Amino acid sequence: MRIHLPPAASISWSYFLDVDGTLIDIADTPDAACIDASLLDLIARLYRASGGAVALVSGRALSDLENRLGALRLPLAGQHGLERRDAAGRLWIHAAPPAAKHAIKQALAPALARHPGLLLEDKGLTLALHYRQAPHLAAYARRSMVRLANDANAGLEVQFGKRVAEVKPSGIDKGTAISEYLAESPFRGRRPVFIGDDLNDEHGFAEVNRLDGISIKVGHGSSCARYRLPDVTAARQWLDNALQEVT
Ligand SMILES: O=P(O)(O)OC[C@H]1O[C@H](O[C@H]2O[C@H](CO)[C@@H](O)[C@H](O)[C@H]2O)[C@H](O)[C@@H](O)[C@@H]1O
Repeated sequence: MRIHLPPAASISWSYFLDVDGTLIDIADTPDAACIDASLLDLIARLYRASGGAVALVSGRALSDLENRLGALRLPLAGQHGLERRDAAGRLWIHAAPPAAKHAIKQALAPALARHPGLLLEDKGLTLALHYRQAPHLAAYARRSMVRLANDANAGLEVQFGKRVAEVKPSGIDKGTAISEYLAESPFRGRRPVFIGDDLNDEHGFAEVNRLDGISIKVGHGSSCARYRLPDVTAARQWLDNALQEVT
C-alpha cells in the first residue's frame, strides 16, 4: 500500500472522526468494541483545544456512543448522519424508523436462528446484519439485505461496511452530517478534516474533498480519501500531534 501521509494537524481545523476501525480497533462483535480511557482523554483534549470543533460521525446509534463516552459530551452524528446532536446540544432526526423494519426482522429470523454467527443490530432507524462470526455467509447476508430493502419499496438503501450489510433510509449519510456541522458554530469557516476507515466513510471523504479539506483513510482498501494512515495507532498519534501546538 502506498501511503500519502496527511499534513501536520492544526487545532484551527474542524475534526470529524469516525469511531470503529479509526479510533478503536475492530472487535469480534459491536458490543466488544471499547472506547478506552486514553482515547477519551485524547478526544477531550482535542475538543477543548479546538474550541469544541470536534464531532464523532459514526454508524453507531447516538445512544450507543453516549454510553461509551460516559461523562464526555460532544457533538455526535449517529446512524450515518440520520441522527445528530449539534454543538448546542440540539438533536436532529432525519428519518422515522422504516415501516418495513418489523417485516425485515421477521424475514431474517429463520436465518438468524439457523446461523448463530449472524448478528442483527437494531439501531432504531437502521438494521445492520453482521457476519464477522460467519464470513462464509458474506454473500448471503449482503444479497438478503439488498433484496429486503428493495422489496420494502420504501426509500431504503443498503450500506455495506466491514463484515456488515445495513438497511437504512436513503439520502442521508456521513457527508450530509459533515455539511450540516460545517454550517454551524464552531465548525463554520474552519478547514474540515474527516478520518475514517470504511465504505460508509466514503461519503464523508467526498464531502471534505469538495471543500478542499483533509480526508484521511485509515488502513487499506480503495478510497477517494486524499491521505492515508496505516492503522488506529497512527490515527490517534496524528490527532495527538495537533495538540503539540498548544502545549
Ligand atoms: O462508522 P463507525 O463508527 O466506524 O461504525 C461502523 C459500524 O461499527 C460497528 O460495526 C463494526 O465494528 C464492530 C466492532 O468492532 C465489528 O464487530 C463489526 O464487524 C464492524 O462492522 C457497529 O456495530 C455498526 O453499527 C457501525 O455501523
